[in-house]
Amino acid sequence: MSEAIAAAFAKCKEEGRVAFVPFITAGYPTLESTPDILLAMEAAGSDIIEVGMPFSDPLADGGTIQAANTVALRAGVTMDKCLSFVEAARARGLKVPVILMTYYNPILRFGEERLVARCKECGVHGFIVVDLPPEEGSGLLDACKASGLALVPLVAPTTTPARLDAIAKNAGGYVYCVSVTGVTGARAELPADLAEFVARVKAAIPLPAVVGFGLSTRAHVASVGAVAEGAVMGSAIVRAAAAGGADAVSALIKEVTGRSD
Ligand SMILES: O=P(O)(O)OC[C@@H](O)[C@@H](O)c1c[nH]c2ccccc12
Repeated sequence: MSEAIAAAFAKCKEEGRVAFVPFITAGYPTLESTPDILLAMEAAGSDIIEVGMPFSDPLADGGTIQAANTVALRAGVTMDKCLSFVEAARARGLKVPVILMTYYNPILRFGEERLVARCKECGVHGFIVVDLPPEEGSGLLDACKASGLALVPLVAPTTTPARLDAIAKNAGGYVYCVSVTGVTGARAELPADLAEFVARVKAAIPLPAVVGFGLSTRAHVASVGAVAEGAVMGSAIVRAAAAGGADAVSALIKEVTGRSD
């Protein structure tokens, strides 16, 4: 299934554009809204979608996504429900690869093997596990490898060359370059040394590089497109979803990708 991720990047390359990768917290702004939002994301021109399974202690998240986690958990999102939202969107025709983004605790509780099996049924192509360092991740990695799912690593500007090399050995799908040493959340400017950071990552890890943290505008997406294969947008999408549901998410994606019909 990680071939679907490679195919998504190949298509973008052919079309000469950066892959657009939106993020939404499952069950936000309402429990029923996620399948509609996923389908709206695809229709508006997204290439890969990150679905966040909310967690009570989201240590890498800023205020916007923290608040979305709280609302979604209060509404009753569970891992089962999160996966069933993706399954429902697939049944309604969703084609683009989906990555499940979460912290390790919900995975541990659900069970690694069981999660991987269920992800295959629901059409989830891989994972980003924010607080699972590679040293601790062999169980999930083995389960992913056996099923063809990708374990997408996160790297930051502070990641050392030795660590980049170690991460390269088991990385799958793409490498998520965290643009800042901070938490998620829309920011006015991208860091000045982004190009240098991404070049260093690409030299060490032979996968498409995707940049996230802080992007909220068309100019941000275009600047990332000059140095990397993909651009993630999370907090700005979550805010749009809160303000106007799937329609507002669709309008924002059309605006920032310049892919309006
Ligand atoms: O919200 P931002 O600044 O646009 O960043 C993307 C981000 O939301 C998404 O990829 C994400 C949500 N939660 C995370 C936790 C860690 C790393 C990444 C994430």
